[in-house]
Amino acid sequence: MSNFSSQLRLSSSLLKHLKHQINATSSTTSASAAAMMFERRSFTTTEGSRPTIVHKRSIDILHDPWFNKGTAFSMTERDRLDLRGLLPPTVMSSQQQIERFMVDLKRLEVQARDGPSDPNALAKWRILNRLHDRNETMYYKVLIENIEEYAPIVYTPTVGLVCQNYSGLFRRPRGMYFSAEDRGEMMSMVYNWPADQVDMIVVTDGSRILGLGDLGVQGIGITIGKLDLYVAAAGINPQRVLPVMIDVGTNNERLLKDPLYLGLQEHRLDGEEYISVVDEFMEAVFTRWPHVIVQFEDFQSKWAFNLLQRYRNTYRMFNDDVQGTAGVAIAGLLGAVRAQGKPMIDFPKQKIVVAGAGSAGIGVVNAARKTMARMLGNTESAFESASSQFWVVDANGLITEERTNIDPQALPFARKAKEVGHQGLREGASLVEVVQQIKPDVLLGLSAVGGLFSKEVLEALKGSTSTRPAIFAMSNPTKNAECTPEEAFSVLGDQLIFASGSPFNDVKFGDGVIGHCNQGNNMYLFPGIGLGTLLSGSRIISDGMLQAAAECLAAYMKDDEVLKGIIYPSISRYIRLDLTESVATFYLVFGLIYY
Ligand SMILES: NC(=O)c1ccc[n+]([C@@H]2O[C@H](COP(=O)([O-])OP(=O)(O)OC[C@H]3O[C@@H](n4cnc5c(N)ncnc54)[C@H](O)[C@@H]3O)[C@@H](O)[C@H]2O)c1
Ligand SMILES: O=C(O)C[C@H](O)C(=O)O
Ligand SMILES: [Mg+2]
Repeated sequence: MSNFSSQLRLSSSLLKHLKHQINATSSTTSASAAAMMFERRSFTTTEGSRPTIVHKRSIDILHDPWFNKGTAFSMTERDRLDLRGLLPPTVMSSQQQIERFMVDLKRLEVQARDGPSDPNALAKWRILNRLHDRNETMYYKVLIENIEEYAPIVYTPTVGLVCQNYSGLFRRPRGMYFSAEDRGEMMSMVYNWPADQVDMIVVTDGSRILGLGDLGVQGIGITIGKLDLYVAAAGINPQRVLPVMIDVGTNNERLLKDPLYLGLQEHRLDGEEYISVVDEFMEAVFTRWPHVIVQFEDFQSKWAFNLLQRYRNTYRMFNDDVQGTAGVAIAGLLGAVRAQGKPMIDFPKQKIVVAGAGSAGIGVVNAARKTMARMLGNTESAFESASSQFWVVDANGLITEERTNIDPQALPFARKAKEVGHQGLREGASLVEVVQQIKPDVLLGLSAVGGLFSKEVLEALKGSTSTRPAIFAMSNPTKNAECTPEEAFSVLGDQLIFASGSPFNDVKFGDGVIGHCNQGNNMYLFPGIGLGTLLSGSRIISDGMLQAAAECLAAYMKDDEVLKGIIYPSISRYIRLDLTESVATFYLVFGLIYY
């Protein structure tokens, strides 16, 4: 009977079938309970309703152009055909699908102009994506062999543009979607994924994609891009990775009104309701794959910290924006100390101004303070003294204890009012004022505000007491960088140490002198953290392990490179696996000791 139930009987010739597919007003009629997978589609009224019996299940249907209806599968069809969770939650009519396709087709040129400096970036992404759909082995070979050219396409910055346009670009689904509508169903839905083993999940709720804000369900693009790097850099089996989108709505007013949007068109769930959805997702995936590692990606700050605290001692999980970014920043900060010709142990003397007090900024300050305190002996006074090396500036200026309604995450870094008074500063002082008064060694941006390090700020940094001041303009994608390397080097000269979150070209000064633009991106750590966790079998991911990974990345750079201002490896070294392997090994050996 079950064989019978999964048989496909074409209603008429293939030609007719395709013709009807186009005109179809799809309706579903449930068949008998025994033949529960029996699917009926009514075609034209003249032909009446004819049954279509599907041989296939689940993802195989979506990959079969004869039967795939994509987002037009109704909820009952999704349930009967094991498709639930394999498509974005909104059910579209075939007419809406065509409209979506046509809008996308017509706006290709406009979209490409919106984005990064490469006008063909989006077209390249489409070609690579089609290859990914057709032949995964070939896709990863092409990516690995040309990583320098295509990492910026499948990952930052182009992936940001892809997410912004995802509803139009959507062709074949990739990964799983769990929505607020799926409450109570996730434990069974998770079995719709075809792989029996999953090693790595990257999950987002789309609430803060790069520096582009709330992109709702379209944020799935970033999880796919991160997992591409897991495969390329850490050699994770592509059949064992799973990108996931948790769709709890969006607060993006444009998407709420966009008829082509693929996600839930309602405001985001909040509070306990939100947490219960994420709890259910975690329980479901860890029930089916108890050894999976879950990387949380691009959750807005309040949930990034909250969920990390909630799950970190129970599940194998980490937050890339909070913890991965912190590790990469620490490695870069230690590199900047060495570039001054000083030993790393001098790090606790660095004065660091951080613009941005979100998940990334606070993650960095937290970890950098711990690193300094450890270098100073890990006592309470070491911790106190480390705290005094940071000045944190957010959208409302310098954060001091006088701030009303201070974010609890930022509270430990609020400066004492009296102390900043002595430094010529006050609550809410502007970034320029802070840089002028403090004369920092390092100016680090995780604000998502493009151009924040204006000419005035850069001029102020000329007063730095360091022989080689450092700028980390870490916000993504390209247009959100706090400044470009050209802007920075033209004001501060060739002794500046510079890193940006998205890739930029080096700056040439003439006479062979180069201002190096390092890419300070968490991509240098997350694949190693995932691989190290997988190989070690560690039950959780501890601070000590992450610290070990950061130290490994810092030590990876040789003295002669660092003195030239090269503080991170090039992307081509990244892919040769030696970096990720050493991060993973170091993490494994020393991480377990710290742990
Ligand atoms: N390079 C990397 O590896 C990396 C990693 C993680 C995040 N990021 C980038 O960091 C940025 C921030 O991410 P997040 O999760 O912390 O975001 P977030 O929205 O949680 O935080 C942004 C912070 O910037 C502050 N801010 C806004 N305007 C400001 C201004 N004019 N001056 C100073 N501060 C200002 C906000 O008050 C907030 O504290 C994003 O662009 C993201 O792409 C980069
Ligand atoms: O995705 C990136 O390029 C880095 C980081 O995770 C970010 O959110 O910007
Ligand atoms: Mg991120």
